[in-house]
Amino acid sequence: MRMAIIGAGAIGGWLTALLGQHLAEQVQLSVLARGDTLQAIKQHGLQLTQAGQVHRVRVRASESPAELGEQDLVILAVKAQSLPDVAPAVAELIGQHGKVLVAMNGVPWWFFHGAGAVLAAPLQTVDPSGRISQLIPAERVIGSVIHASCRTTAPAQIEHVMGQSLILGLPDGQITPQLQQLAALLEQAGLKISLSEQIQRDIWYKLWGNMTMNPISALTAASCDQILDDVLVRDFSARVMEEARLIGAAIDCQIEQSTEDRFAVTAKLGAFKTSMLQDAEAGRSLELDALVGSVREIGQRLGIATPWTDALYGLTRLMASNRGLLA
Ligand SMILES: NC(=O)C1=CN([C@@H]2O[C@H](COP(=O)(O)OP(=O)(O)OC[C@H]3O[C@@H](n4cnc5c(N)ncnc54)[C@H](OP(=O)(O)O)[C@@H]3O)[C@@H](O)[C@H]2O)C=CC1
Ligand SMILES: CC(C)(CO)C(=O)C(=O)O
Repeated sequence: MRMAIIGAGAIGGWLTALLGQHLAEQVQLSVLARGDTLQAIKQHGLQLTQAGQVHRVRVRASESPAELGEQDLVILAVKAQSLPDVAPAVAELIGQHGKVLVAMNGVPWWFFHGAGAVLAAPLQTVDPSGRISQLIPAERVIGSVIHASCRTTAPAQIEHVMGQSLILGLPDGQITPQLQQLAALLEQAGLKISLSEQIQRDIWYKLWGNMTMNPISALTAASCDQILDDVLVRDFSARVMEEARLIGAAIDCQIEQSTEDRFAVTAKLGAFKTSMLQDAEAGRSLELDALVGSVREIGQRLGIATPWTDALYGLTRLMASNRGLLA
């Protein structure tokens, strides 16, 4: 099987290292990377530190999709704001038959595939020109939710922080034999895979947590425990989440949990720095539209007011604009 990973950052680098270590017999693995990361992979391979062990994996890498050739599966692990740039490369790599496993946070471009007229048009905050949907049709997508945390300590050097789980699901909810085979293959690489008949609901549930923690941490430089320990900030987060719960109920992504129970899940992360805070500290652009702007936009389409989410979005966007962190 031919597999290419696009984006050898925290999550893409982690997955590349796992697949390279465990599936060398079954998978012909490549990475589409650029700049310092590409040079580092070519010179030294990719380094993963996981559970106190350091693994170095050699993998074919290029910045040219043509050089890598058509793939059976592409794993897409870039930040959402990079998607307009990489979408043509995805299309080239999947050719006529390949699939794309989308290993990203936030509302994806294919989220409302098959939905009624109000929601079917591409979201401005996710796919402004509609080009991503054209280049990567929903029929070619395998959706996912990543329950893991990783970070890059230097180009092509990845540290696994916690979690090994991925939920996989097709946009139309079918559990096909191909999906089951992929799940079995990824389990051989040490991942814990579950399959979902409604991956959109799993995506919305994850978003329910990181649409507050990520921007609030980027605004305040606070870790998750500090956010939850501050009564006023915790209350603000809950109000944003209640708006997302109402929207979720309107799009068949119901959330049954209380905000307090969700906070208890996040509290287990302890003094955790979200990926958005890590990006803000490193001067990289923020994944704000896919995580927060998209929720507001869906609310607007449905006529659901989102004053608390608007405030969070406005404040974070202004901070990001002043610090040069907007894509
Ligand atoms: N980090 C985490 O723990 C978690 C992240 N996620 C989600 O996973 C997704 C990926 O996040 P993460 O791994 O943290 O992101 P990173 O920023 O660490 O990695 C993204 C990678 O994509 C590369 N990239 C961007 N554009 C291109 C391009 N045109 N060509 C080649 N490479 C490109 C970047 O390269 P360059 O450095 O050159 O820009 C970078 O190496 C996000 O949606 C995130 O929210 C989900 C769960 C946890
Ligand atoms: C760990 C978590 C859930 C924090 O919101 C996350 O997904 C991130 O850091 O992007």
